[in-house]
Amino acid sequence: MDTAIEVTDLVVKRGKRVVLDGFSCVIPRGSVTGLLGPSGSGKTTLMRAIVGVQVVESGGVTVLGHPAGSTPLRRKIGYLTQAPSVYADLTVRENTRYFASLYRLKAAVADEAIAAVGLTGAAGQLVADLSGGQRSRASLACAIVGRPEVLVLDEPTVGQDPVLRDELWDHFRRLAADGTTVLVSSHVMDEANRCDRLLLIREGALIADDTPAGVKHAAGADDLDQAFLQLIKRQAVAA
Ligand SMILES: Nc1ncnc2c1ncn2[C@@H]1O[C@H](COP(=O)(O)OP(=O)(O)OP(=O)(O)O)[C@@H](O)[C@H]1O
Repeated sequence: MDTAIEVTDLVVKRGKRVVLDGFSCVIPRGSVTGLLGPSGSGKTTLMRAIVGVQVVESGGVTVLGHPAGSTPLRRKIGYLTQAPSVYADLTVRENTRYFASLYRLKAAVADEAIAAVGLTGAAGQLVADLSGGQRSRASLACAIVGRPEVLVLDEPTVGQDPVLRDELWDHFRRLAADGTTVLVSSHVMDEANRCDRLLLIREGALIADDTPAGVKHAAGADDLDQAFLQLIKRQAVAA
């Protein structure tokens, strides 16, 4: 397996709380990996550590063979945060073209990113005038426009309708087929089924790292909802 991201014995404290406690995982290149777990389990914190914006106590994260947050990775990672990070006083097109220009990419590349997130019809609208779901997609267009090798997406489909969610997942799958490593957090189990691998976190510990079929098999369950409940209960009893 060609590794894109390697997390080793990672310990992260936020405030006084240990959020990740000796967390390790390996994420293969050119795959879609789903990050799942209850609210507050540490998904965003792990993503922040991978992107290199999280202060860590100990342990290490390497991305494409470089330490997380190091200079060679700046142009190679795209990160979508839960809070949209676009300029409200610019249009969707202006925002996306601005991010494209940082990568010295042409306007046509920005237009492709806008189309990929289904916002062509709203490209001329100010971000301030968009719905919440549209704003989140505008942010996604800016995260993908630089064609990063690693794409870290924190709940990219929240607030989207089922048709758009399906189209966004088709796009993630196409990116992975072209070699992009995609790490996506989600609470939606039908989305988890579309991942190559799943990482299930509970209270900062990894309780499953497998394919969707492997997770179901390990839990003895037919669907992922049940499988996750089983695995979480098992881990709670063992803890
Ligand atoms: N800035 C902060 N200061 C202190 N504690 C924080 C901070 N941000 C998050 N935490 C705590 O860290 C823990 C993990 O938070 P994190 O955002 O990583 O969870 P999550 O799994 O992404 O949750 P969700 O699914 O709700 O987004 C939570 O207990 C949260 O309260």
